[in-house]
Amino acid sequence: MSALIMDGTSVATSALAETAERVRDFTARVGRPPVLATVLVGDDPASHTYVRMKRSRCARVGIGSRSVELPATTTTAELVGLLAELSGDPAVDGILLQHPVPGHVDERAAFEAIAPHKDVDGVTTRSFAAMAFGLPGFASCTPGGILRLLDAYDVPLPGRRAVVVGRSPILGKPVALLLLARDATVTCCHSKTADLAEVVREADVVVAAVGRPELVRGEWVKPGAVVVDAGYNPGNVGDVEHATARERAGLITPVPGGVGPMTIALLLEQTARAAEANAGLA
Ligand SMILES: Nc1nc(=O)c2c([nH]1)NC[C@@H]1CN(c3ccc(C(=O)N[C@@H](CCC(=O)O)C(=O)O)cc3)C=[N+]21
Repeated sequence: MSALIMDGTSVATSALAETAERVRDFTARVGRPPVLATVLVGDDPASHTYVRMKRSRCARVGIGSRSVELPATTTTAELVGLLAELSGDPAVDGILLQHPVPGHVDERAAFEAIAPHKDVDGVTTRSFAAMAFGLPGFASCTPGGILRLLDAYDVPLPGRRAVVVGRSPILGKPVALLLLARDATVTCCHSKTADLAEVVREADVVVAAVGRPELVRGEWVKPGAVVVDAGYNPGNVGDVEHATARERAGLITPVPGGVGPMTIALLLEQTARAAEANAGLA
């Protein structure tokens, strides 16, 4: 058997078309497009590439973007100051602080400086809490994008065993909570998990979100399981070993062309929603 591929590029393209329409309406009514501010600290080449992709996708749907690039020597106080300024700037609707920031910067403090109504990337404690309680708010983009993709392929979740590998605050932990909210029976694994292979073998749905190339081996995949590879590692290598996983899974996301495009689609949709709310339209 060979898995059906979950085509994130194609699902994201439809989502972007809907966002483009929203953006056209917004621009006609408000007289300016929604604006996303992207903030990048340091000179990690992969982060530059991701931010460039996000900005070019903004341009494609008619969202304006403002790019702020800060040196690797930026202090926590400087970054917090900048984010507070963007939070108070009426010309900015959404703010994305690209993760990771240099090690000496307190990333949590920086995320918390983003005003909740502009947190289109869903990284603040307020957004996390809203997501965890099932209240309206902005989802963390990769987890939200993963759920959209599962829905686009009608993956049943109630009562199914979901195993999330990874527990980061903007990926593993929120995706585990979203799956729980959809009535999956969720196990969240991490570096201290004993017998990871045995846990993954139980999964009807596996979400790999650790950032370790090919950590999840294809032979761990239960035949017919749904495999979501949310890993982003250098060279477009995911967290799943795909050659074998593809032979065993029922559905699998490719890398590239799976979760990545969905992440960006959600970011832009949430930017359009933020702009509508900030302009009093929603
Ligand atoms: N605050 C924050 N929010 C994020 O959402 C965030 C972040 N920080 N830091 C880095 C990761 C990474 N990330 C990706 C988004 C899209 C692709 C994507 O679209 N990739 C293409 C491939 C691109 C290529 O060809 O290189 C694909 O998968 O098809 C990848 C990675 C968002 N991230």
